[in-house]
Amino acid sequence: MKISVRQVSHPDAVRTFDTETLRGQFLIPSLFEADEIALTYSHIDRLVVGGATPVAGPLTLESSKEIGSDTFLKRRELGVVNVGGAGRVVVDGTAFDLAPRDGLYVAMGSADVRFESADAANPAKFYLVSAPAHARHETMKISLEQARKVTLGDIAQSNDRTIYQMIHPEVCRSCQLVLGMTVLKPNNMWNTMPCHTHDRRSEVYLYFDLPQDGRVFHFMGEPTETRHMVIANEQAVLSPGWSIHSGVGTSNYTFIWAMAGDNQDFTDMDMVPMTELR
Ligand SMILES: O=C(O)C(=O)C[C@H](O)C(=O)CO
Ligand SMILES: [Zn+2]
Repeated sequence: MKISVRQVSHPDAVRTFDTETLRGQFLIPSLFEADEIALTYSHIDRLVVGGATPVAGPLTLESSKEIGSDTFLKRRELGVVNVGGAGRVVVDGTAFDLAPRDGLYVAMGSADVRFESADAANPAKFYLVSAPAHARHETMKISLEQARKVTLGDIAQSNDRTIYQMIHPEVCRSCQLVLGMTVLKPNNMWNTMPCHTHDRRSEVYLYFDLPQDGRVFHFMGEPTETRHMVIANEQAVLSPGWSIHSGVGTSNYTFIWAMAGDNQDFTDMDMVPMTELR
């Protein structure tokens, strides 16, 4: 297991960042490395973001100095979504089979978490997001059928999409984590425009289902100081509470959004009028 740390950036500093600095602070370029659990510990709401990609054998979630507890989930909760081939997550001896796109909420206090692939030729890719927790809510598998569905947008604005709310108070109880998947329909390229901020919560996006040479132009920054990053398939981007988070692809795509912070109210957004954007 490997873990790297990202400190927070003040919005005044971000105004001065060049492309490389911006990417170094906010882009997570590589999450799914064969036989590795690759994690990024971000100080925005202490979100830990990464991937587990078991190929030759199972992988075990270990703790580290950054986590500061003898087990990773002693004081944390974990969201998992499988964006690869079929796989299995074993939590304290209980097996959860995760088909592609299935999710799992893993309870605080779970001591032994293992990741396995059903077929090494088409390995599972477990996307992981963890936040600090203060209480135990039960481990639960969440399929897209069980998720709360919200349809938004229309083709005239190239943003016809379905939001699947998976770790959400109406679906699966958690302390801080709110997580789901947004699927854009073919010929629709825009997500989250009109855009918003929510200083009460930080967010992270994982973009996937893009062709190898497809890209998402992801917009971030204060509404009057927007910047963009060009993002490839299976890359993630951190979004502090003060930043917009929106993107347009060279084709349609899917993304997983996850949030933690002061509330779990998905609708608590400060919408940015289009006239304010710069
Ligand atoms: O398609 C969208 O719009 C989203 O998925 C928005 C994110 O879920 C979000 O930003 C929630 O705060
Ligand atoms: Zn948001």
